[in-house]
Amino acid sequence: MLHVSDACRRFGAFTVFSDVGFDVLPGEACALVGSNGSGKSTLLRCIVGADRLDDGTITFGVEPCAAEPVDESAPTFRAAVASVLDDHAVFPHLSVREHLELIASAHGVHHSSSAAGTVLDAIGLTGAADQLPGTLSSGQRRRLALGSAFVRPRSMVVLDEPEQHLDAKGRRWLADTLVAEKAAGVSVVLASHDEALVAAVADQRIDADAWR
Ligand SMILES: Nc1ncnc2c1ncn2[C@@H]1O[C@H](COP(=O)(O)OP(=O)(O)OP(=O)(O)O)[C@@H](O)[C@H]1O
Repeated sequence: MLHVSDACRRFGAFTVFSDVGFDVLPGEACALVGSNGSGKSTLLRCIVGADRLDDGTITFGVEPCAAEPVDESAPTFRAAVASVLDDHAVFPHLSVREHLELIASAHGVHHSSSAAGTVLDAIGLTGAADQLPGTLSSGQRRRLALGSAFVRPRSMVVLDEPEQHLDAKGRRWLADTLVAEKAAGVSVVLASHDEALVAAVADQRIDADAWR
């Protein structure tokens, strides 16, 4: 369960958000919506521990009664939380298939090769499995980034505008996948400008334009 309480983040004199609070239970999805610059990515970065709040708390625990403050370096947190905040984190000399196998293996998936094959198929990159990241289109890079989150065990996925660069079929796949994640008990937190995706997936919608 994710618990955000009285969250506030400032950059100098500029308050990005304050007094933000919400919970996301296992199997639920929370969508952050709002204008460019309203603070969605900043809050997502705080949720995954890549940034810190100035005030307030963010706790996460697979079991609600065992929630702890977010610590991105803690093995339990890294094992439970899969995030895609951009699609830049790639090794330039590993193929698409090798990326997925490496991530699966690093997270203790026993049959990493077959797990990678299944995800390759799901993200529509089987035909590009042996390509290097630098040769992928923007939509293919986004698919690889998303596949990296879905090839490993997870209790929560945190996604920043996951719809970016996806075609219509890719967006339908994304919505179906996130609905399936919820059915499997995964908590989903996303920022999105895609109304159809939010309508299909979100149990809770938070309007970032109301933060200031
Ligand atoms: N490191 C930083 N220093 C100063 N200001 C920052 C910093 N990071 C973000 N901001 C500002 O905080 C505000 C919120 O940015 P953020 O990226 O969280 O918005 P967003 O809601 O995700 O926008 P978008 O929909 O365009 O992705 C913006 O005004 C941005 O310029």
